[in-house]
Amino acid sequence: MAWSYSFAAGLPLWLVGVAAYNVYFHPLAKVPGPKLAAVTSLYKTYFNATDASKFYLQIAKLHEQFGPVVRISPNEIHLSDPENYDKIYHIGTKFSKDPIFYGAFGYGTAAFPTPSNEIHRVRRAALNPLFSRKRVLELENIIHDKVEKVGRRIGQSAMSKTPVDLHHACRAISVDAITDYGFGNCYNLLDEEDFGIPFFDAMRELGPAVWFFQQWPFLQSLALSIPYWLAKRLSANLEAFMRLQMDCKDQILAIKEAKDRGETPKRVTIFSHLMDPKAAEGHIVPSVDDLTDEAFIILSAAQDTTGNAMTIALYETISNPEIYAAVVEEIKLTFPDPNVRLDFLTLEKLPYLTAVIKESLSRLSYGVIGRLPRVTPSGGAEFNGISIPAGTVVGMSAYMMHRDPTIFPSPDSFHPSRWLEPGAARHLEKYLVPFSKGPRQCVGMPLAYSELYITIGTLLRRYPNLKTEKLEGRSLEYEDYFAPYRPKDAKLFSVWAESGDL
Ligand code: HEM
Repeated sequence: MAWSYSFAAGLPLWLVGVAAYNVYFHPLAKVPGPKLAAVTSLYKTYFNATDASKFYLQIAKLHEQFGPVVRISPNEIHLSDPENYDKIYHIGTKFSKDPIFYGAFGYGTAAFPTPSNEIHRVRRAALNPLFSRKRVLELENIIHDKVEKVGRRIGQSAMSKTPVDLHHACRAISVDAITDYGFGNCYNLLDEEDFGIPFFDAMRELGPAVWFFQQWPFLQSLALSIPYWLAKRLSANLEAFMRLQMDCKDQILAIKEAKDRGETPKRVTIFSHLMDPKAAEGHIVPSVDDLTDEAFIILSAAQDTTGNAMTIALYETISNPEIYAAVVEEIKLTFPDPNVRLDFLTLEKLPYLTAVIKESLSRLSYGVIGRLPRVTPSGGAEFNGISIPAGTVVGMSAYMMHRDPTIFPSPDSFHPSRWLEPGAARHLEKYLVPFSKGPRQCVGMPLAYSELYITIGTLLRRYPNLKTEKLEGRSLEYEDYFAPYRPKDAKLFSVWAESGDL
């Protein structure tokens, strides 16, 4: 028993010792920030757990109080000065992904969470050809087919006088496009009456867990070992989430079995490609479980990011008559017939539509709203005159970049016109980072642009007089689950056409 008394007496002393070291003697001791954040990483988890995953807002407040370099955890700093972005996120960077932060998304052999840049390079090389601009142009019809379904639903809304939930419709376009693209087996959420809300609720279920997995990684192993029968009893959403994962695995198995039977797929999909040992130099065909992880990550990465950007672009345009009229006028001049397919290559040349898309990506949708933490390489680094040692985790976010009023004045307002003057646009482009930059930049960027142009162009050309209700307060807030989500009780963005408009 004596050892347990010594332990009980020693533990508080040890904790006080660690806290004192972190605050006064740690190599980051001189970096400004709240004392509590210097003492414990629970500071981050506290804000994510108690304030509906809004630590990103607390970080913004800390920058107002402490300046451009802030210590947000014993070994992590956050930067707000936009000039620092290119020092971390650039081709050839030595900064690597933080294994603790990204480990919460699972490791396996998926490209996204891989900490090492060298290993990532091989994994990414296998993915690149499937997401290239050439490939996206070849498969453009997949997106047109999805957007047509939403167009038809809006047409029906005029007859039935029922508004169409365009937020979930946009997210469903992304899911249906990527499952068609990736598996060759579309989820067809656009055919569901509610555009697949249970699917999105299940994906959201994983969100808050990620912050806990980062704080206590053993919880992740525990959660992953929960059998399906128990998940069913614990929560309907957890069950739905597990079913999603099982479905991803079934899709991968189906592709593998067809390959093993020697069948040639009608077209090469992401996963039939990844099962090919010649997919890239050094590529090792991942196991079925690892491919399932990759599938799940790609599915998660594709849906909210693109869905949010489309939602913002459509909401801000439809609720602002001047912007609406200007963009419709421009598209009409190029496509006088509203019923032809509006091709991506022509759409992306339209300056006002491009300005609307850049504005929706540059602010108000953000892509990934929170920080992208990287580990400082050997030799350390210096930011705004503050030196930090190798091994320090450092992060920046699109949220802070796109809301810097010295670059984007009135960051809460939607002003496509700021992108119209070529000189000004070139300057803004430097700070436009929804897809991040460097070797870990979004691989789905060409697909996302194609979805954005085709969806926004087609729906606005077809329906130049849609009506919507103004959204305010909580309905415009985001919760951070790596990708931003609207609060569960947010009022959704819905539109309706009037019969005279058809
Ligand atoms: C507007 C739409 C999108 C935005 C704003 C966006 C944003 C981002 C960002 C910021 C990253 C870097 C994350 C990090 O450094 O940790 C990323 C990575 C990634 N995104 Fe996207 N994304 C979008 C659409 C898509 C789509 C449609 C796909 C479809 C496949 C996709 C798949 C991925 C993947 C697989 C990665 C990991 C890439 C790697 O590590 O090599 N994203 N995305």
